[in-house]
Amino acid sequence: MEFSINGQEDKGFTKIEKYNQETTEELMYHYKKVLELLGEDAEREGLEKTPLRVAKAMQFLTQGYHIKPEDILRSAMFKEDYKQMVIVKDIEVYSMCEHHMLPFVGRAHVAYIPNGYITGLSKIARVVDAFARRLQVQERLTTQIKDCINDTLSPLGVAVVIEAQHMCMSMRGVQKQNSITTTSDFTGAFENLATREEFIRLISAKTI
Ligand SMILES: Nc1nc2c(ncn2[C@@H]2O[C@H](COP(=O)(O)OP(=O)(O)OP(=O)(O)O)[C@@H](O)[C@H]2O)c(=O)[nH]1
Ligand SMILES: [Zn+2]
Repeated sequence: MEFSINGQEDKGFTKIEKYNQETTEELMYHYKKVLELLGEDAEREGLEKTPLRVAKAMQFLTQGYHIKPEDILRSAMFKEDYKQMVIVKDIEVYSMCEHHMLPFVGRAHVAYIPNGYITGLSKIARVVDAFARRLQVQERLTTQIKDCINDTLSPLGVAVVIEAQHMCMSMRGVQKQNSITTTSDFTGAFENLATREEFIRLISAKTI
């Protein structure tokens, strides 16, 4: 049996729509143990529902495993002759580092040059989410987004830049509060320096 989040539809969760009850119950069992191991009274009022909340939150944050990002792009592919750069910049990224299961948060900038087909702009952001909502490293996230767009749309080129702050580097460990990690991956026409520079200039420019 499955149940929905507080009986509400959550748009970001449409691909699996409901939490799996068996998984949720198992996660709850383990998170209750985690609370106890951390020295907490898992029965006290404030924590009583915490295992359930965390079980749902973790399934939400890893829902990307149940989504096929290629299908997102294919669901809105339109024949179009436009052969210039399309850039969707400043896409919020909320992901979790696979080493510490702590968040890394930042922005993705994605560009492609169509070759017969364009895709819905929102689908680019959805692809970013589908890969971000997994346990990740920033480098793999960057490359997966690029590969997905490249393999699905067969464009003339794809470029992805991600800038992010890793909580595992600020809240703990080396405790650097202001360091930003930038990763990038390019293919096709973006291997040309002038094209790549145009992309970098456009994502750096203040717009609107
Ligand atoms: N390359 C890469 N490293 C990451 C990412 N997220 C976290 N890390 C790093 O993963 C590394 C794991 O290193 P370990 O030495 O095994 O773990 P640790 O002892 O917790 O390391 P510290 O964070 O230095 O305390 C750390 O250097 C993290 O900064 C990421 O997206 N990409
Ligand atoms: Zn980490």
